[in-house]
Amino acid sequence: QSPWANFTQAPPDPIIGLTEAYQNDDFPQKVNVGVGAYRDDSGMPFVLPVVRQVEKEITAEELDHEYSGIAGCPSFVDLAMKFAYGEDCVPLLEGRIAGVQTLSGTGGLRVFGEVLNSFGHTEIHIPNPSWGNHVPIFRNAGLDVKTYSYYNKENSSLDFEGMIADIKNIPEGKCILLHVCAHNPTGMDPQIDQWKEISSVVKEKKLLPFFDCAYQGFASGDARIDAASLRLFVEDGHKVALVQSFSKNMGLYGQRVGALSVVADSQEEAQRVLSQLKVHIRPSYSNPPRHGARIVQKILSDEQKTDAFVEQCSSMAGRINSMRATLKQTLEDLGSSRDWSHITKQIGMFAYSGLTKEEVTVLREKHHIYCTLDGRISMAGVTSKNVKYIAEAIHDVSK
Ligand SMILES: Cc1ncc(COP(=O)(O)O)c(CN[C@@](C)(CC(=O)O)C(=O)O)c1O
Repeated sequence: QSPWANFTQAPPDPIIGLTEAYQNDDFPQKVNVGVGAYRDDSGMPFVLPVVRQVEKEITAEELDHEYSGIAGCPSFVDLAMKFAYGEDCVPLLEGRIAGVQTLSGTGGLRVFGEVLNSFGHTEIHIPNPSWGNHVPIFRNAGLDVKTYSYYNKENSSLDFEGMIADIKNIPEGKCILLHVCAHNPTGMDPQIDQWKEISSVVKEKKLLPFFDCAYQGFASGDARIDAASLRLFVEDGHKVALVQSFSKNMGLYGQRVGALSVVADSQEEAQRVLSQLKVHIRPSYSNPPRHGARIVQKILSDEQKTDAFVEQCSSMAGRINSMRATLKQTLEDLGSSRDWSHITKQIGMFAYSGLTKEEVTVLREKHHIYCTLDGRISMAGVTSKNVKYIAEAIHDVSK
Protein backbone atom coordinates (compact mmCIF):
# COMPACT_ATOMS: atom_id res chain seq x y z
CA GLN A 1 0.00 0.00 0.00
CA SER A 2 1.13 3.60 -0.71
CA PRO A 3 3.32 5.20 1.98
CA TRP A 4 1.03 8.27 1.75
CA ALA A 5 -2.16 6.30 2.40
CA ASN A 6 -2.55 7.94 5.81
CA PHE A 7 -2.38 11.53 4.40
CA THR A 8 -5.86 12.93 5.09
CA GLN A 9 -7.30 15.85 3.04
CA ALA A 10 -6.47 19.07 4.87
CA PRO A 11 -9.02 21.94 4.95
CA PRO A 12 -8.34 24.94 2.63
CA ASP A 13 -6.58 27.92 4.24
CA PRO A 14 -9.24 30.40 5.49
CA ILE A 15 -7.61 33.25 3.55
CA ILE A 16 -5.62 31.77 0.66
CA GLY A 17 -8.31 29.12 0.11
CA LEU A 18 -10.79 31.91 -0.66
CA THR A 19 -8.67 33.14 -3.56
CA GLU A 20 -8.63 29.61 -5.00
CA ALA A 21 -12.44 29.36 -4.70
CA TYR A 22 -12.77 32.85 -6.27
CA GLN A 23 -10.57 31.90 -9.22
CA ASN A 24 -12.71 28.80 -9.84
CA ASP A 25 -15.91 30.88 -9.89
CA ASP A 26 -16.99 31.94 -13.39
CA PHE A 27 -19.76 34.35 -12.26
CA PRO A 28 -19.12 37.60 -14.18
CA GLN A 29 -19.66 39.96 -11.24
CA LYS A 30 -17.66 37.91 -8.70
CA VAL A 31 -15.64 39.98 -6.20
CA ASN A 32 -12.59 38.95 -4.16
CA VAL A 33 -12.41 40.90 -0.89
CA GLY A 34 -10.54 38.06 0.84
CA VAL A 35 -6.75 38.24 0.76
CA GLY A 36 -5.25 41.52 1.93
CA ALA A 37 -3.53 42.34 -1.36
CA TYR A 38 -3.93 45.85 -2.79
CA ARG A 39 -5.80 46.31 -6.08
CA ASP A 40 -6.22 49.55 -8.04
CA ASP A 41 -9.61 50.98 -9.03
CA SER A 42 -9.71 48.57 -11.98
CA GLY A 43 -9.26 45.65 -9.58
CA MET A 44 -5.74 45.00 -10.87
CA PRO A 45 -2.59 44.33 -8.81
CA PHE A 46 -0.49 47.51 -8.44
CA VAL A 47 3.27 47.61 -8.85
CA LEU A 48 4.54 50.89 -7.39
CA PRO A 49 6.19 53.01 -10.13
CA VAL A 50 9.25 53.48 -7.89
CA VAL A 51 9.56 49.66 -7.70
CA ARG A 52 9.41 49.41 -11.50
CA GLN A 53 12.06 52.14 -11.74
CA VAL A 54 14.56 50.46 -9.43
CA GLU A 55 13.99 47.05 -11.02
CA LYS A 56 15.21 48.54 -14.29
CA GLU A 57 18.29 49.92 -12.51
CA ILE A 58 18.98 46.53 -10.89
CA THR A 59 18.70 44.70 -14.21
CA ALA A 60 21.08 47.17 -15.82
CA GLU A 61 23.68 46.45 -13.10
CA GLU A 62 23.84 42.79 -14.24
CA LEU A 63 24.39 41.57 -10.69
CA ASP A 64 25.22 37.96 -9.84
CA HIS A 65 22.91 35.44 -8.17
CA GLU A 66 25.25 34.28 -5.43
CA TYR A 67 23.83 33.15 -2.08
CA SER A 68 22.91 35.79 0.48
CA GLY A 69 24.42 35.33 3.92
CA ILE A 70 22.18 33.58 6.45
CA ALA A 71 21.11 37.01 7.76
CA GLY A 72 20.43 38.27 4.22
CA CYS A 73 21.42 41.63 2.77
CA PRO A 74 23.04 43.71 5.57
CA SER A 75 22.24 47.12 4.04
CA PHE A 76 18.61 46.03 3.47
CA VAL A 77 18.39 45.04 7.16
CA ASP A 78 19.92 48.34 8.33
CA LEU A 79 17.57 50.39 6.15
CA ALA A 80 14.50 48.33 7.14
CA MET A 81 15.32 48.89 10.84
CA LYS A 82 15.86 52.63 10.32
CA PHE A 83 12.50 52.74 8.52
CA ALA A 84 10.67 51.15 11.44
CA TYR A 85 12.60 52.40 14.51
CA GLY A 86 13.47 55.84 13.12
CA GLU A 87 16.89 57.42 12.34
CA ASP A 88 17.23 58.80 15.85
CA CYS A 89 16.46 55.53 17.66
CA VAL A 90 19.01 55.27 20.52
CA PRO A 91 19.42 51.44 20.55
CA LEU A 92 19.90 51.59 16.77
CA LEU A 93 22.55 54.32 17.06
CA GLU A 94 24.24 52.31 19.82
CA GLY A 95 24.36 49.23 17.57
CA ARG A 96 22.41 47.03 19.96
CA ILE A 97 19.60 45.83 17.69
CA ALA A 98 20.13 42.37 16.17
CA GLY A 99 18.54 42.22 12.69
CA VAL A 100 18.11 39.63 9.94
CA GLN A 101 16.33 39.55 6.57
CA THR A 102 13.54 36.95 6.60
CA LEU A 103 11.14 35.22 4.22
CA SER A 104 8.73 38.12 4.55
CA GLY A 105 6.66 38.61 7.70
CA THR A 106 5.53 35.00 7.93
CA GLY A 107 9.15 33.81 7.89
CA GLY A 108 10.22 36.26 10.58
CA LEU A 109 7.31 35.34 12.85
CA ARG A 110 8.09 31.64 12.51
CA VAL A 111 11.84 32.04 13.14
CA PHE A 112 11.34 34.15 16.23
CA GLY A 113 8.64 31.76 17.49
CA GLU A 114 11.20 28.94 17.30
CA VAL A 115 13.91 31.03 18.97
CA LEU A 116 11.54 32.00 21.81
CA ASN A 117 10.64 28.36 22.29
CA SER A 118 14.27 27.20 22.34
CA PHE A 119 15.08 29.70 25.08
CA GLY A 120 12.30 28.70 27.42
CA HIS A 121 9.60 31.16 26.36
CA THR A 122 6.99 28.56 25.48
CA GLU A 123 3.85 30.72 25.55
CA ILE A 124 2.69 33.66 23.40
CA HIS A 125 -0.36 35.89 23.94
CA ILE A 126 -1.97 37.23 20.77
CA PRO A 127 -4.98 39.54 20.32
CA ASN A 128 -8.46 38.06 19.91
CA PRO A 129 -9.01 38.29 16.95
CA SER A 130 -5.68 38.37 15.15
CA TRP A 131 -4.31 37.41 11.71
CA GLY A 132 -5.50 33.83 11.17
CA ASN A 133 -2.03 32.52 10.39
CA HIS A 134 -0.57 33.69 13.73
CA VAL A 135 -1.96 30.63 15.54
CA PRO A 136 -0.52 27.89 13.24
CA ILE A 137 2.77 29.80 12.83
CA PHE A 138 3.39 29.91 16.60
CA ARG A 139 1.91 26.45 17.27
CA ASN A 140 4.22 24.92 14.65
CA ALA A 141 7.09 26.80 16.33
CA GLY A 142 6.23 24.82 19.45
CA LEU A 143 4.54 27.62 21.41
CA ASP A 144 1.35 27.48 23.47
CA VAL A 145 -0.86 30.21 21.92
CA LYS A 146 -3.18 32.17 24.25
CA THR A 147 -5.29 35.25 23.53
CA TYR A 148 -6.08 38.57 25.16
CA SER A 149 -9.29 40.55 24.55
CA TYR A 150 -9.00 43.14 21.80
CA TYR A 151 -12.33 43.81 20.09
CA ASN A 152 -15.90 44.51 21.20
CA LYS A 153 -18.23 42.90 18.65
CA GLU A 154 -21.31 44.54 20.21
CA ASN A 155 -20.28 48.07 19.30
CA SER A 156 -17.58 47.21 16.71
CA SER A 157 -14.85 48.98 18.62
CA LEU A 158 -11.57 48.36 20.43
CA ASP A 159 -12.20 46.66 23.79
CA PHE A 160 -9.48 48.64 25.57
CA GLU A 161 -10.68 47.91 29.11
CA GLY A 162 -10.87 44.18 28.36
CA MET A 163 -7.47 44.30 26.71
CA ILE A 164 -5.78 45.99 29.66
CA ALA A 165 -7.50 43.68 32.16
CA ASP A 166 -6.35 40.58 30.24
CA ILE A 167 -2.79 41.90 29.79
CA LYS A 168 -2.65 42.50 33.56
CA ASN A 169 -3.52 38.81 33.99
CA ILE A 170 -0.73 37.52 31.74
CA PRO A 171 1.83 35.77 33.96
CA GLU A 172 5.09 37.70 34.43
CA GLY A 173 7.74 37.35 31.71
CA LYS A 174 5.48 35.94 29.00
CA CYS A 175 5.58 37.11 25.36
CA ILE A 176 2.81 39.35 24.03
CA LEU A 177 2.22 39.88 20.31
CA LEU A 178 1.18 43.40 19.27
CA HIS A 179 0.23 44.77 15.83
CA VAL A 180 2.18 48.00 15.17
CA CYS A 181 -0.64 49.56 13.12
CA ALA A 182 -3.65 48.69 10.94
CA HIS A 183 -4.68 45.70 13.08
CA ASN A 184 -5.62 42.64 11.05
CA PRO A 185 -8.57 41.82 10.87
CA THR A 186 -10.33 44.57 12.87
CA GLY A 187 -8.65 47.74 11.56
CA MET A 188 -9.04 49.14 15.09
CA ASP A 189 -5.80 50.50 16.62
CA PRO A 190 -5.23 51.86 20.14
CA GLN A 191 -4.76 55.65 20.25
CA ILE A 192 -1.31 56.87 21.30
CA ASP A 193 -2.38 57.54 24.93
CA GLN A 194 -3.78 53.98 25.08
CA TRP A 195 -0.46 52.67 23.73
CA LYS A 196 1.24 54.53 26.61
CA GLU A 197 -0.95 52.67 29.09
CA ILE A 198 -0.31 49.34 27.36
CA SER A 199 3.43 50.06 27.54
CA SER A 200 3.35 50.71 31.27
CA VAL A 201 1.33 47.54 31.97
CA VAL A 202 3.71 45.49 29.78
CA LYS A 203 6.62 46.99 31.73
CA GLU A 204 4.96 46.39 35.11
CA LYS A 205 4.37 42.72 34.19
CA LYS A 206 7.83 42.40 32.59
CA LEU A 207 6.23 40.97 29.41
CA LEU A 208 8.22 40.49 26.18
CA PRO A 209 6.65 42.78 23.53
CA PHE A 210 6.82 41.18 20.08
CA PHE A 211 5.59 43.57 17.33
CA ASP A 212 4.19 42.50 13.97
CA CYS A 213 4.53 45.35 11.45
CA ALA A 214 2.85 44.31 8.22
CA TYR A 215 1.13 47.54 7.13
CA GLN A 216 3.52 50.42 7.78
CA GLY A 217 2.05 52.98 5.38
CA PHE A 218 -1.55 51.75 5.33
CA ALA A 219 -2.67 53.23 8.64
CA SER A 220 -2.06 56.99 8.71
CA GLY A 221 -1.02 56.80 5.05
CA ASP A 222 2.44 58.12 5.98
CA ALA A 223 4.72 55.11 6.44
CA ARG A 224 7.16 57.23 8.40
CA ILE A 225 4.68 57.86 11.22
CA ASP A 226 2.83 54.53 11.28
CA ALA A 227 5.46 53.06 13.61
CA ALA A 228 4.57 55.34 16.54
CA SER A 229 3.56 52.45 18.84
CA LEU A 230 6.83 50.61 18.29
CA ARG A 231 8.93 53.74 18.81
CA LEU A 232 7.05 54.57 22.01
CA PHE A 233 7.84 51.11 23.43
CA VAL A 234 11.53 51.44 22.51
CA GLU A 235 11.69 54.89 24.13
CA ASP A 236 10.07 53.36 27.22
CA GLY A 237 13.03 51.00 27.40
CA HIS A 238 11.36 47.74 26.33
CA LYS A 239 13.63 45.14 24.69
CA VAL A 240 11.20 44.68 21.80
CA ALA A 241 11.26 42.12 19.00
CA LEU A 242 9.90 43.23 15.64
CA VAL A 243 8.89 41.55 12.40
CA GLN A 244 8.48 43.73 9.30
CA SER A 245 6.78 42.80 6.06
CA PHE A 246 7.27 44.72 2.81
CA SER A 247 4.52 42.76 1.07
CA LYS A 248 1.78 45.35 1.30
CA ASN A 249 3.44 48.76 1.58
CA MET A 250 5.95 48.05 -1.21
CA GLY A 251 3.59 45.71 -3.09
CA LEU A 252 6.27 42.99 -3.04
CA TYR A 253 3.95 40.16 -1.93
CA GLY A 254 5.43 37.33 -3.98
CA GLN A 255 9.05 38.50 -3.51
CA ARG A 256 8.86 37.54 0.19
CA VAL A 257 10.70 40.55 1.66
CA GLY A 258 10.79 40.93 5.45
CA ALA A 259 13.00 41.50 8.47
CA LEU A 260 13.21 40.31 12.08
CA SER A 261 14.96 42.46 14.70
CA VAL A 262 15.52 42.29 18.48
CA VAL A 263 16.54 45.17 20.78
CA ALA A 264 19.27 44.01 23.21
CA ASP A 265 21.00 45.44 26.26
CA SER A 266 24.38 45.89 24.56
CA GLN A 267 26.26 45.31 21.32
CA GLU A 268 27.68 42.13 22.83
CA GLU A 269 24.19 40.85 23.67
CA ALA A 270 22.92 41.81 20.20
CA GLN A 271 25.73 39.70 18.69
CA ARG A 272 24.68 36.70 20.80
CA VAL A 273 21.03 37.15 19.81
CA LEU A 274 22.00 37.51 16.12
CA SER A 275 23.98 34.26 16.33
CA GLN A 276 20.89 32.45 17.65
CA LEU A 277 18.60 33.89 14.95
CA LYS A 278 21.09 32.57 12.37
CA VAL A 279 21.27 29.16 14.05
CA HIS A 280 17.51 28.80 13.48
CA ILE A 281 17.47 30.22 9.93
CA ARG A 282 20.25 28.07 8.47
CA PRO A 283 18.50 24.66 8.93
CA SER A 284 15.11 26.16 8.00
CA TYR A 285 15.68 27.87 4.63
CA SER A 286 19.44 28.64 4.83
CA ASN A 287 19.32 32.16 3.41
CA PRO A 288 16.71 34.55 1.97
CA PRO A 289 16.12 35.56 -1.70
CA ARG A 290 17.99 38.55 -3.10
CA HIS A 291 15.77 40.37 -5.60
CA GLY A 292 13.14 41.86 -3.28
CA ALA A 293 15.74 42.98 -0.75
CA ARG A 294 17.66 44.73 -3.55
CA ILE A 295 14.51 46.61 -4.54
CA VAL A 296 13.79 47.79 -0.99
CA GLN A 297 17.46 48.59 -0.38
CA LYS A 298 17.62 50.81 -3.48
CA ILE A 299 14.46 52.67 -2.51
CA LEU A 300 15.18 53.23 1.20
CA SER A 301 18.81 54.26 0.55
CA ASP A 302 17.72 57.16 -1.68
CA GLU A 303 15.74 60.05 -0.20
CA GLN A 304 13.88 60.88 -3.42
CA LYS A 305 12.92 57.24 -4.02
CA THR A 306 11.81 56.92 -0.39
CA ASP A 307 9.65 60.03 -0.75
CA ALA A 308 8.18 58.56 -3.95
CA PHE A 309 7.50 55.25 -2.18
CA VAL A 310 5.81 56.99 0.78
CA GLU A 311 3.69 59.06 -1.62
CA GLN A 312 2.69 56.00 -3.70
CA CYS A 313 1.91 54.00 -0.55
CA SER A 314 -0.15 56.87 0.78
CA SER A 315 -2.12 56.96 -2.49
CA MET A 316 -2.99 53.29 -1.98
CA ALA A 317 -4.19 54.08 1.56
CA GLY A 318 -6.10 57.04 0.16
CA ARG A 319 -7.98 54.94 -2.36
CA ILE A 320 -8.87 52.42 0.35
CA ASN A 321 -10.14 55.19 2.64
CA SER A 322 -12.30 56.71 -0.10
CA MET A 323 -13.85 53.27 -0.70
CA ARG A 324 -14.61 53.03 3.04
CA ALA A 325 -16.57 56.27 2.85
CA THR A 326 -18.38 55.24 -0.34
CA LEU A 327 -19.28 51.76 0.95
CA LYS A 328 -20.65 53.19 4.21
CA GLN A 329 -22.61 55.92 2.39
CA THR A 330 -24.09 53.47 -0.14
CA LEU A 331 -25.22 51.13 2.65
CA GLU A 332 -26.89 54.05 4.40
CA ASP A 333 -28.55 55.22 1.15
CA LEU A 334 -29.94 51.70 0.73
CA GLY A 335 -31.73 52.17 4.04
CA SER A 336 -29.74 49.58 5.98
CA SER A 337 -30.97 49.11 9.54
CA ARG A 338 -27.40 48.63 10.80
CA ASP A 339 -24.88 51.16 12.03
CA TRP A 340 -21.92 51.01 9.59
CA SER A 341 -19.89 53.84 11.15
CA HIS A 342 -17.09 51.40 12.08
CA ILE A 343 -16.27 50.99 8.37
CA THR A 344 -14.81 54.52 8.29
CA LYS A 345 -13.48 54.44 11.87
CA GLN A 346 -11.30 51.43 10.98
CA ILE A 347 -7.97 51.94 9.19
CA GLY A 348 -5.63 49.88 7.06
CA MET A 349 -6.46 47.18 4.56
CA PHE A 350 -9.52 45.70 6.24
CA ALA A 351 -13.07 46.49 7.29
CA TYR A 352 -14.27 44.18 10.04
CA SER A 353 -17.85 44.23 8.89
CA GLY A 354 -19.55 42.43 11.77
CA LEU A 355 -21.34 40.12 9.30
CA THR A 356 -22.01 36.67 10.80
CA LYS A 357 -20.65 33.42 9.31
CA GLU A 358 -24.13 32.70 7.92
CA GLU A 359 -24.35 36.14 6.30
CA VAL A 360 -20.84 35.77 4.86
CA THR A 361 -21.80 32.37 3.42
CA VAL A 362 -24.88 33.82 1.66
CA LEU A 363 -22.71 36.71 0.41
CA ARG A 364 -20.44 34.13 -1.23
CA GLU A 365 -22.97 31.57 -2.39
CA LYS A 366 -25.67 33.98 -3.63
CA HIS A 367 -23.65 37.07 -4.59
CA HIS A 368 -20.23 35.52 -5.36
CA ILE A 369 -18.52 37.97 -3.02
CA TYR A 370 -15.59 36.30 -1.26
CA CYS A 371 -14.64 37.50 2.22
CA THR A 372 -13.26 35.54 5.14
CA LEU A 373 -15.75 33.79 7.44
CA ASP A 374 -15.02 36.27 10.24
CA GLY A 375 -16.62 38.98 8.09
CA ARG A 376 -13.31 40.69 7.27
CA ILE A 377 -13.51 42.63 4.00
CA SER A 378 -10.26 43.52 2.25
CA MET A 379 -11.12 47.08 1.23
CA ALA A 380 -8.46 46.89 -1.49
CA GLY A 381 -10.89 44.68 -3.43
CA VAL A 382 -13.56 47.40 -3.38
CA THR A 383 -13.55 49.71 -6.42
CA SER A 384 -15.74 52.52 -7.74
CA LYS A 385 -17.07 49.95 -10.22
CA ASN A 386 -18.12 47.23 -7.75
CA VAL A 387 -18.85 49.18 -4.53
CA LYS A 388 -22.57 49.50 -5.38
CA TYR A 389 -22.86 45.77 -6.12
CA ILE A 390 -21.06 44.93 -2.86
CA ALA A 391 -23.24 47.31 -0.81
CA GLU A 392 -26.46 45.91 -2.32
CA ALA A 393 -25.29 42.36 -1.55
CA ILE A 394 -24.32 43.24 2.04
CA HIS A 395 -27.67 44.97 2.45
CA ASP A 396 -29.43 41.91 1.02
CA VAL A 397 -27.87 39.58 3.61
CA SER A 398 -28.07 41.94 6.57
CA LYS A 399 -31.27 43.98 6.18
C1 LIG B 1 -0.67 40.95 10.51
C2 LIG B 1 0.07 40.23 9.44
N1 LIG B 1 1.33 39.79 9.71
C3 LIG B 1 2.06 39.13 8.77
C4 LIG B 1 1.54 38.90 7.51
C5 LIG B 1 2.43 38.12 6.57
O1 LIG B 1 2.62 38.68 5.38
P1 LIG B 1 3.90 38.25 4.51
O2 LIG B 1 4.30 36.87 4.92
O3 LIG B 1 3.44 38.35 3.09
O4 LIG B 1 4.95 39.24 4.85
C6 LIG B 1 0.23 39.35 7.17
C7 LIG B 1 -0.36 39.12 5.77
N2 LIG B 1 -1.75 38.87 5.76
C8 LIG B 1 -2.49 38.89 4.48
C9 LIG B 1 -2.32 40.21 3.78
C10 LIG B 1 -2.02 37.81 3.53
C11 LIG B 1 -1.98 36.44 4.15
O5 LIG B 1 -2.95 36.07 4.84
O6 LIG B 1 -0.95 35.81 3.94
C12 LIG B 1 -3.97 38.70 4.81
O7 LIG B 1 -4.76 38.56 3.88
O8 LIG B 1 -4.28 38.74 6.02
C13 LIG B 1 -0.50 40.03 8.16
O9 LIG B 1 -1.73 40.48 7.88
